[in-house]
Amino acid sequence: MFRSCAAKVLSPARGFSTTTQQLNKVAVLGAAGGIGQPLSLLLKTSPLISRLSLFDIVNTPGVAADLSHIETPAHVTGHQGPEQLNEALEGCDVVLIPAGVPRKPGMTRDDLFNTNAGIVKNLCEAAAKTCPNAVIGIITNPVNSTVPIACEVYKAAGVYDWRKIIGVTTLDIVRSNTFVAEKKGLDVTSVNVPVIGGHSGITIIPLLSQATPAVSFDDEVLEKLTDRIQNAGTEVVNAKAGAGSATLSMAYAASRFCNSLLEAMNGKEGVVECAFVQSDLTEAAYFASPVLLGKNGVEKNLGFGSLSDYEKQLVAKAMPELVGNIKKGEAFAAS
Ligand SMILES: NC(=O)C1=CN([C@@H]2O[C@H](COP(=O)(O)OP(=O)(O)OC[C@H]3O[C@@H](n4cnc5c(N)ncnc54)[C@H](O)[C@@H]3O)[C@@H](O)[C@H]2O)C=CC1
Ligand SMILES: O=C([O-])CC(=O)C(=O)O
Repeated sequence: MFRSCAAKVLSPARGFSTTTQQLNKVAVLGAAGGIGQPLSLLLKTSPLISRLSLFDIVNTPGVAADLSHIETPAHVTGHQGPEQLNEALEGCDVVLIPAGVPRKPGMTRDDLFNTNAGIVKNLCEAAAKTCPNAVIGIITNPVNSTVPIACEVYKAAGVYDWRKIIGVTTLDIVRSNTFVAEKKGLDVTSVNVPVIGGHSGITIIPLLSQATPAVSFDDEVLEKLTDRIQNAGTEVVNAKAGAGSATLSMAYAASRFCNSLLEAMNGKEGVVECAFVQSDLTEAAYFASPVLLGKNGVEKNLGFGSLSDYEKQLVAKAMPELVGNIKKGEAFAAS
């Protein structure tokens, strides 16, 4: 049928409200990469972002030009090379960092440490100087070590606020929700599985006993499902066969995290995500758990409630690796 009123047709099709007035500036550092590009695309469609600043050591002019043609309000700028890093960061409310190398088959996330630790350190030094009040979302692996590195950099710069340095573990929740919904034939949009611990192998601890809606599995299925969630990153690395690790699902997850954060920073109450933050819940100085988000990043650590015996065992098993990863990050930052 012919539609005579273009405005009525176009507005809902774009999927955002043109009357929303938000003044948030978000930067993506590593914006030309496998995660950076689709993440920047998703953020360009967010009504919560008015300025989107794209930084990388290569290719950002092209990515920024491309995204800037999309008919959404966020104003996109591209910044390339270390000399343009500070201008990318000026006035930022949120900085997302997916800069660094991804895994290839046979590698652990810790194998990325030697390359990625220095990248995260340099980028955080610049952010601590140029936008010390921004909330930083660290995606770069190994997250169990890169988040402690970022925190040490902020401490050294005298601007550390634990609420503002957040390791993005949202993909672990996204995967758990998907796998549980598939197994139980549930509507995936109604499933929520908290995931605690860290972001690598056995340090990823899905709390299937706390899933909503409540689900139960026999022991063998529970162990297999837990193992699949813990090794889901490796499943993608192997399927990509040398062409990198999860990028599209990670972009989705980081965009979900960023939108939740911006909603909370703009005053929405009751916004909860699981995230890897400085923590006193366990002997590990950093630990992922559900956190209440607010104006300053993390408003409150909500803890992880009561665990099943199986989940208690998973936490105990994870602890040496997690504590070791954290110490390695702290030692690097101090050196
Ligand atoms: N937290 C999580 O759940 C996940 C984390 N990751 C991690 O994200 C990181 C990025 O992965 P991909 O995007 O697939 O890698 P990629 O290699 O496709 O992209 C990385 C980008 O970082 C850029 N880069 C390198 N050094 C930089 C610097 N000093 N400043 C700014 N940009 C720099 C590169 O030019 C490249 O464009 C990896 O460390 C990967 O392990 C990946 C998936 C999930
Ligand atoms: O597995 C990797 O190397 C990337 C990652 O962190 C994930 O997909 O969870």
